[in-house]
Amino acid sequence: MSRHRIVRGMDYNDEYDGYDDVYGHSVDDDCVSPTDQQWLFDRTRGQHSMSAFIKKNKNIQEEAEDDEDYDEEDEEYQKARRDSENFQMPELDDTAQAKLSSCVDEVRSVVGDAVSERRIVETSMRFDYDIHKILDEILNEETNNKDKGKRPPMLKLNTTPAAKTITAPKPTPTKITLSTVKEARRGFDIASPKAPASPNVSGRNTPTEGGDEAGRCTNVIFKVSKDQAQRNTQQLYDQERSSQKSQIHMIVIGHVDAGKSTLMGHLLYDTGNVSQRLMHKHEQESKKLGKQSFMYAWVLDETGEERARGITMDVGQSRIETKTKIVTLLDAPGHKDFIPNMISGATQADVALLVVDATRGEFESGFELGGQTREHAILVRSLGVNQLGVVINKLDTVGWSKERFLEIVHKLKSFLKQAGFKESDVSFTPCSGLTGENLTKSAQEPGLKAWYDGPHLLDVIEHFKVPERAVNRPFRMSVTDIYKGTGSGFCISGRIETGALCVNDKVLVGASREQAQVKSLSIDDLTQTSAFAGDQISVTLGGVDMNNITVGCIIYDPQVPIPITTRFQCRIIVFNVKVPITIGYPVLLHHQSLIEPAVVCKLTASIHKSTGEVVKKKPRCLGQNSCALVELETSRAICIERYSDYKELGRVMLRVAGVTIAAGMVTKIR
Ligand SMILES: Nc1nc2c(ncn2[C@@H]2O[C@H](COP(=O)(O)OP(=O)(O)OP(=O)(O)O)[C@@H](O)[C@H]2O)c(=O)[nH]1
Repeated sequence: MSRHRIVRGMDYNDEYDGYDDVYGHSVDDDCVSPTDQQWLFDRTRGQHSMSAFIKKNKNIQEEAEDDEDYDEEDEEYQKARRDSENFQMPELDDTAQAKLSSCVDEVRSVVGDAVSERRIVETSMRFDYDIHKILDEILNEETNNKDKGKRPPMLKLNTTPAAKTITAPKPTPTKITLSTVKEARRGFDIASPKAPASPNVSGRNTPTEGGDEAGRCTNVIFKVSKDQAQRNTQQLYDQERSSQKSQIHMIVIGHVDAGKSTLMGHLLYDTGNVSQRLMHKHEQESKKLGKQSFMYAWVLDETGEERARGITMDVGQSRIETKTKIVTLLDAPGHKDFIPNMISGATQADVALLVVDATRGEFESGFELGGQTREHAILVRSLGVNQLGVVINKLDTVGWSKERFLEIVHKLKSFLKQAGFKESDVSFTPCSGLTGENLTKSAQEPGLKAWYDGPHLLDVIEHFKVPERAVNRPFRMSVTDIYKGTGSGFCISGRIETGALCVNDKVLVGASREQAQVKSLSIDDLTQTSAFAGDQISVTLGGVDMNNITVGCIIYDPQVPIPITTRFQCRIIVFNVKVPITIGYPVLLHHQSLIEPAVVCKLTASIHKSTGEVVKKKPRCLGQNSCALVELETSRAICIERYSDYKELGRVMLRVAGVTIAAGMVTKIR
């Protein structure tokens, strides 16, 4: 309740500092039953102060203070409390006594218990019971205290004994303790693998209890087969994959119309992955619609809407083989409306191709005028991609100009360095996706050949380093698609982030921790018996209701379940914010393929971008380009890992109104 508040000079940022555990709750409302008179503060019963009241009711349990942030405030509060307890009312005649009581009541109705009885009485007498002067004096003093950096004691209102009279011996059914509120708000502790109450949980396979300090299930019995429990995944991986080409996922990003789909379509055609017959069909059909220039883009833009609008809307997927690699191509949409799809694709990528349009004016609008070139590059870097091939495309439109190529390289080089890419991990390749110049063969065009003898695009892809796969870690996979398969069960698809999965394995599903069984699995439509970290797979699941799985849901190893929480701390870097981030700031949290509403519920500290040192504790707001530790709270429980434990599952993006405002790494799970 806000009844007892100093309204003048109140700073709402301070007001909510450290208030996060009960954020959004009125503790007064929740904690005391209005019928339970014994527990109500009543001055007519000689309880001069709330502390006096508390003293008389020793059996009231106070909640243990668990937030170190309160120490300083606690001391101030205790001082005020002692002041009230030790205070003896002065001897006054009846008229003065009546005036004084009236003043005390009046002041209390404004400032509540934040100011000691002694101060109110002394001020009342000093100003001859003039209520306006008394209030002026007390309120000004409060404001001055605050200005001097002292937190006014009233800010403790939410944790004063009044608010803590919450575990009274005669609880009414409606009574909720502060600690209960905290429990409810906190969701699931990392140490507790207990399943949250989800409306979707059928309960059939839901485990019940257990968990060690690291949030790992210890005493929960999830029955898995002996084969699954004792499997040596690294050995299995070496056996099955050592003779095969390594796999890599490459996302193609860039501003809308930079030529990404055309480039990939042409590359697929030139590498023999698209038949001449199919290409001829695309050519004829696109010609009929007057969109012949999109014929290569149609290889990946398969839907009618994408073709009619001439833009990519969802991530198109295909694959090519180089001498040493199998490369999964993820063609991302460039339009800003489809950035969520692009993020979902980028979470699956190992490396990226950034395509820019060399046409005069086009590069500038994609790069300098709020286009997606910058945003895409920052996003993929924030999502863990560190190798980048920059394709300077449509060079045919500028007569294969070396100067234009170098101008763009120069501009991008410094930006990409700032975005966190190492110079040695970035390459620049001149191309034309439409004419096919420098895609799979060295430069043929005289205008280009005259000054360029570097690698063609396929060479660049061939030389990407294959990231190490976390094969011998517990199994984790984020669901990117769900569909009804043939036969019993249903199918999910996604990329295995860590570990391995075999047919007949038991897995747990999302925050409900329901158990399911792998009926079959396939990679690129080929049935397999096992799959490993880095593989993009389709799985038929049995033993679980299809309605209990959603896109973004994590499927994981029952022996080492993933932490489930509604609240966690992140280290974020803020990009573009029109309104500074404050406590209560609503965001859309992107975690792998999951998009979930969340709220910034605590600004723990501003930190130095490169050293990570704390610059300011509890900042009031976060502006553009700042770096900070913040706490986020989601409305529903989600599966998440700390970045230090599983970097694949410890990254998040924050978006507001279609704009990416921050990227973060999970540092603590509450
Ligand atoms: N002149 C020229 N035009 C090109 C080249 N590459 C693509 N285009 C044209 O640019 C237009 C857009 O090409 P897309 O491949 O659809 O571009 P995109 O980047 O995939 O577009 P979104 O996915 O919607 O962002 C089409 O008209 C293409 O024909 C090129 O190298 N030279």
